Amino acid sequence: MFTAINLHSQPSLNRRFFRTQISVQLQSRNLKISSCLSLNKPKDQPTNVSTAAAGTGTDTLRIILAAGGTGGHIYPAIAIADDLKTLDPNAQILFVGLPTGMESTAVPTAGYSFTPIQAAPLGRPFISLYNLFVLPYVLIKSLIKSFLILGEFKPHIVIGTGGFVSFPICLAAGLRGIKLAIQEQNSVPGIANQVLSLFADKVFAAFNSSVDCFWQKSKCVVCGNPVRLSLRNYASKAVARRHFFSKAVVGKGDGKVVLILGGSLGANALNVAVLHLYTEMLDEHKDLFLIWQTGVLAFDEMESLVKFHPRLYITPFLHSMDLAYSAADLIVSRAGAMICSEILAAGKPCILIPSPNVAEGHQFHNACLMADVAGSRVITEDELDSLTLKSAIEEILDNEGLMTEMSERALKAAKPDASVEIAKHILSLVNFSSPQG
Ligand SMILES: CC(=O)N[C@H]1[C@@H](OP(=O)(O)OP(=O)(O)OC[C@H]2O[C@@H](n3ccc(=O)[nH]c3=O)[C@H](O)[C@@H]2O)O[C@H](CO)[C@@H](O)[C@@H]1O
Repeated sequence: MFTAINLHSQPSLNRRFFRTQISVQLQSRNLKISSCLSLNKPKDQPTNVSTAAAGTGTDTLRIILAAGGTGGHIYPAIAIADDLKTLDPNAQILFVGLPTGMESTAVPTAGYSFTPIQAAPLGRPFISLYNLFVLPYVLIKSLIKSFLILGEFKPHIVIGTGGFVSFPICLAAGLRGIKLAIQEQNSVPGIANQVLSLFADKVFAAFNSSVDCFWQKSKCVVCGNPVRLSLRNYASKAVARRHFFSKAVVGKGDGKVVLILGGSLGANALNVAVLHLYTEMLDEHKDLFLIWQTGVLAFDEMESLVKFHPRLYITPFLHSMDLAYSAADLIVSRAGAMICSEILAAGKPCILIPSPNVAEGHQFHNACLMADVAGSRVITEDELDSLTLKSAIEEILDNEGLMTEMSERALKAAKPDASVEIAKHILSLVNFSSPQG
C-alpha cells in the first residue's frame, strides 16, 4: 500500500540501525559543534567569565543562567534572559552549559556570554559502576569549577532551567548562599529540580500539577513556561507559508499545512510513521502541505529515503519556529513541555505523541494536560503507526469546527507572558528595580 519503503517488515533492525547512526553521528557532530564554538561567538559580547564580569560596577545586576542539553531547557533560559535585558538593559548575563551541548552554539547565537562546564546525568537509584565512581568524580569536578565561576562572576542570582548541567552550578550557588531560582517546564518535576528546590529561593512552575509534586510547595509560583519573544509575534500565514514552499505551489496560501515536530532532537518513531504516510497523504489531499522536522541525527537518513515533493518541506531543525507555527493549521509533535506551551501560545490544534523514554514519563503527563486544557489528541508510541496517525490528522483537518474549537481552547490556556512575569519576580528577589519602570 505504501510506496516509499517498507520499514514495518524490519522493526528491530530499524531501531538498531537508528541507534548506530545516532552514536556515530553524535561523535562526529560533537567535533563539529566544539569547532564551531569560536566561530559563533558574537563579536560584541564577552566570551568568558572574567570578561563577562569585567567592568561591572557594584550596582550592576549580574545573573547566571544554567541550562543545557536540549532546546526544552535552553530556550526558556534565553526567553528569561531576553526579558531580563528588556527590564534592565545593564544587567550582565552569563550562561553556563555543556561544552558540546546545543547551548554552546544557541546561546552565543542569541547574543549572550557562555562558559562551559563538564557534567554528568544523575544516575538512577541503584548500585552501578557509574553511580559509584563516574558520577561522584564528575560531580566533584563540576562543583569545583562551579565554585570558581561563582567566585569570579559574583552573581546576585543563579537561575537553573534544567538539563543535568544546571545541577552543579545551582547546587554550588545554594551551598554558597547565593540566591537561587529554578524553572520547571514539565508537569512532573525531575529529581534534580526536586533536590535543588531545597536550596532555591523560588521555584517557577509551569503547571499547578508540578507544584503538587514539589517537596517545597511554599516556594513555588505558577507562571507557565517562558516562551521566546520571537514566538509571541507572528508573521501572516501567507508570508510564513512562502518561507517554506515556492510561491507557485503555495499560491495565496489557502491549503492546509501540517507541521511535524520531533522536539529539539527529533523523534525516530514519529519519523518512521511519517515516512510511511507522506506520499499517500500528499497524493490523496491535493491542498495539503507538510513541514517535517526530523531532528539533526536522523536527517540524512530520512532525506535519502524521501522522494522530492513540492508540497513537502523536510529539515533537520527549524531556525524560524515563529514562521513554522504561523504557517501551520495542525501540529503533530512529541510532548516536550516547551513545544506544548508554544503550541498553546500559537493557538494551534495538535496531536501529541509523548516520548516513553523520559524521566518519570513526564511527556505523557504533559500530553494528558494538553488534552484536558486544549482538547489535544494523544497517541501513545505503542499505538503509533502510519494508519493511526493518518486517520487522526484527517479527523481534525476535515472538521473546521473542531479545529476552531481546539485553537480557541489553546489560546485560552496559553500563558504568553510567563517570561516577563518570571523576569519581574527575579528582579524583586534580588531587590533590583527595573530602570524601565
Ligand atoms: C528527550 C527529552 O529529554 N525531551 C525533553 C526536552 O525536550 P525538547 O528539548 O525536545 O524540548 P521541547 O520539545 O519542550 O522544546 C523544544 C524547544 O526547541 C525549539 N525547537 C525545536 C525544534 C526545532 O526544529 N527548532 C526549535 O527551535 C522549540 O521551539 C522549543 O522551544 O525538554 C523538555 C522540557 O523540559 C521535556 O519536556 C522533554 O521531555
